Amino acid sequence: MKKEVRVEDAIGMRLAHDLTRIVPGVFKGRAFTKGHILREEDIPELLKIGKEHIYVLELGADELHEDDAALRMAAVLGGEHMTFEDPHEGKVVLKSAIQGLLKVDIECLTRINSIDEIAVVSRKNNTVLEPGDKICGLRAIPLTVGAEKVEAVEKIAREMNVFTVKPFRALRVGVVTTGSEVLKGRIQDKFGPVVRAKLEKFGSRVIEQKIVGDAVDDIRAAIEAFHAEGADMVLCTGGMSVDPDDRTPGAIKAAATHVVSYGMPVLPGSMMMLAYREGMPIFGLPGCVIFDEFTSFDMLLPRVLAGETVTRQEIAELGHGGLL
Ligand SMILES: Nc1nc2c(c(=O)[nH]1)N[C@H]1C(S)=C(S)[C@@H](COP(=O)(O)OP(=O)(O)OC[C@H]3O[C@@H](n4cnc5c(N)ncnc54)[C@H](O)[C@@H]3O)O[C@H]1N2
Ligand code: MOO
Repeated sequence: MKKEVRVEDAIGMRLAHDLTRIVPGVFKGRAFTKGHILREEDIPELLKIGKEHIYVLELGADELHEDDAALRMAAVLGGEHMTFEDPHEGKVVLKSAIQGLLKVDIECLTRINSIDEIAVVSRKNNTVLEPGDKICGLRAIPLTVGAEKVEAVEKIAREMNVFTVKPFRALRVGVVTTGSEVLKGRIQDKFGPVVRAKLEKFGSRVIEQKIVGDAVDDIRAAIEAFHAEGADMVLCTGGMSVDPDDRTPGAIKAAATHVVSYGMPVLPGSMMMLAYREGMPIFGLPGCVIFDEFTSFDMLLPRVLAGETVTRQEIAELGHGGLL
């Protein structure tokens, strides 16, 4: 039960919830903390943030305070590699404790958010998280919420992990660089440094870069040699489009046991290829990877490093939002 009391009459009473001050461009946060015992000198401050009344709460047996609702939801939605702190203004934020890939069970999340007065607000599925990055903010909408709503959240979250943070594996990666202009020394290779930096960011490394020409057999042999040497992944660079010298897709196909896709609905990076040779991922990286900061490669690399096998269906789904 909630009862309104004029602030002038509330001296000595405990605040039932955090009170927020917002000064546009300057501050948004907690001005008074739940549990604070109001003093005479608080009254002008309360009036300044627009509070002429405060609530005095008497919770029924089937009611939860917003802070307790948020904490209970965080306890079930949080999991391995995640942290959360005390509620602020009724909200709890789940954070990642590690660098990893965020997986969101979107269907479960939508089921939770279909429960009236509950809001669980997350980053997108497949987001790369650094330690301390937010996963979601969650809260009950009103100051008090029926316990059965939080129980419904708990039931869903116990059945299925709504959020998972997958750590990245440290892979040993072979690079096959194609193109007569690089082999013959007409230009300096730019792919090596770019892919090295992208891999090192996730804790993986290039074991060797083989520079081959445009001949299918040479590209194929280089991929197969890396596989035989026990590389965890091979990246082929250049020669992915439509010129007569662009032979990389054919060579990858010849070396692969399974081609997921040549071409994907992402720009830039539409000419990218993903295939597997007995479980070892092989990427064909188009020229844009050395030019654009973020391409289809940056969408798929974290997933492969997190140990996921990417399907043709998932690649087709990249078209929505794939214009980067
Ligand atoms: N008519 C069409 N043109 C293009 C298409 C297409 O479908 N039809 N696709 C475009 C897209 S999308 C991209 S991306 C590029 C893909 O290019 P490639 O992967 O085939 O790259 P190359 O032709 O081998 O080289 C392009 C460019 O990049 C330089 N390069 C290549 N490798 C290296 C390296 N290791 N270091 C430095 N520079 C490198 C190369 O010399 C060329 O200048 O094609 C579009 N065009
Ligand atoms: O493979 Mo291209 O990348 O779409 O710019």
